[in-house]
Amino acid sequence: MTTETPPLALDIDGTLTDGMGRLDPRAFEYLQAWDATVVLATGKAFPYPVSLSHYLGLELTVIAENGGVVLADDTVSYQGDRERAQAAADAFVDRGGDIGWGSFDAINEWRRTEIAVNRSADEELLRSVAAEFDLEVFDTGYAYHVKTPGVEKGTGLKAVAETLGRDPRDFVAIGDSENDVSTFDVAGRSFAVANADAAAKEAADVVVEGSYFDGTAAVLESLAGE
Ligand SMILES: O=C(O)COP(=O)(O)O
Ligand SMILES: [Mg+2]
Repeated sequence: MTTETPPLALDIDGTLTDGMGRLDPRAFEYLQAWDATVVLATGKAFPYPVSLSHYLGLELTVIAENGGVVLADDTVSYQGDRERAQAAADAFVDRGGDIGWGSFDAINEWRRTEIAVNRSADEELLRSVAAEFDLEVFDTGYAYHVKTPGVEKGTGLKAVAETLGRDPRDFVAIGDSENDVSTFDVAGRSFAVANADAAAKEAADVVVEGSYFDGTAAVLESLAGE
């Protein structure tokens, strides 16, 4: 039986990349050929998934900043309190913490709804300062994200699905870390790659054997063959 190709909600870091954090070039082949919506759902600031979608030749359907920014059908929305996250980051620095991205901070330069901190930072101090500001910290394996509770990739996926007139359960989600748990909860089917953290593995319907894009490619092949 041939079923309709499902729409995808794909994490970027750890899922479309290799173990060195580089985009796996096979992502171009697989995603350019995908015959349904591809949503890039990432913790990265908005310009990263927008430019990746652009160069993949995809419609711009993007969830950035862990759900803080959602773009679908030419409509963009923002949720999350960047000013509060900035105040927490400033307090963290005042108490001796280091954001850790160097003098030009490309990670936060275009970030509108949260702040990301290098994982070399003092995690305990960061978590305690964030809690004082009623913010939470996500550890994606690539950065600590100081963010507004309740703003998540999963809420972003619900918003995207609504804009596109689809059921969020139509989507297949693939990811690797705690910031993908909410996507896994909202999507109809969810896959964690083998390099995923414990939270993502626990939340996923299936943990695949392959790591990084090897795992993602195996899922995409199995979906295409349904
Ligand atoms: O920006 C990060 O920390 C991780 O990004 P990701 O959600 O695409 O894995
Ligand atoms: Mg990831």
